[in-house]
Amino acid sequence: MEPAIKLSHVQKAFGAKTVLKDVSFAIDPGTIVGYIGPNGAGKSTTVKIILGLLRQDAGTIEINGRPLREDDNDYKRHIGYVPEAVDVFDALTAREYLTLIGQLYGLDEAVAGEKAEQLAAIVGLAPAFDRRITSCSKGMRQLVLIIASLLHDPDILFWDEPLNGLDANTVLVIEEILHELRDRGKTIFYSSHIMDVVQKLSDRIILLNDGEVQADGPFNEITSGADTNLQELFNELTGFAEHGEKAKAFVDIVTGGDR
Ligand SMILES: Nc1ncnc2c1ncn2[C@@H]1O[C@H](COP(=O)(O)OP(=O)(O)OP(=O)(O)O)[C@@H](O)[C@H]1O
Repeated sequence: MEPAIKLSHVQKAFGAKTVLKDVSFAIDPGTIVGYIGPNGAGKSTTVKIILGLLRQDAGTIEINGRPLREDDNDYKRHIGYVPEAVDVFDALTAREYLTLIGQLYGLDEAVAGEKAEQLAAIVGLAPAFDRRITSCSKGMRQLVLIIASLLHDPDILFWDEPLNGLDANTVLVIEEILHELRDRGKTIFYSSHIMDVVQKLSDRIILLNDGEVQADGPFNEITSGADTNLQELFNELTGFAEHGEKAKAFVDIVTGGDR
């Protein structure tokens, strides 16, 4: 079986700053991967390179066994993407936006609209479906983005903070949807800073630190079965132990001095 996503020795620098030093991993279809790392580690840069929004300086990327070339846009039909923040479609209603996205992916207008409406009804978005997105709550907007990423039934999903702004009930539904998609052979590659969600949701965790893969495997493997959680492991691997002192110094400045 070809890996759904394969990166081999990918490097990227912005000017003098090397952001990805030598990133390699291969992900089998039907896997949920949590891609984690400190702010600025290079997670979004990796995803943008895979999506063809940025060009790597060195290394290769394969999607479903096919090496990506600069002029190749075909593979994007197999990909669904939830960006972290999008503001461009505020003037449209959810129905208009989703129908448009469906059409861009080659669906017939009526089919796209109907599919979007059915999906929206299941996740509780029906009351907002014909409202302008600008009047939607943060969670509703996130649901619109999630539906938009799935309309064309992609094989591979890239989701950035997929549960952003969703209430606890909706989180459960989306988690189940992700598991269901995975069980049907879809590959989900997502970034999040919420470690308990990553620990719970991921079949495999890839920790990027300072442009390098520092840990890669199922939670139990990367913790070697130790009695810890992902938050603690993250703090340990990324060398961060001084949160208490930082918080105290910060609040000392806010309040004008020590207690
Ligand atoms: N277009 C750009 N030009 C210059 N530097 C950039 C550009 N895009 C990203 N960077 C830098 O590359 C580094 C990695 O950024 P990236 O957005 O990939 O990090 P990240 O791991 O996704 O972080 P976060 O968790 O904060 O979203 C950062 O230092 C960022 O400032």
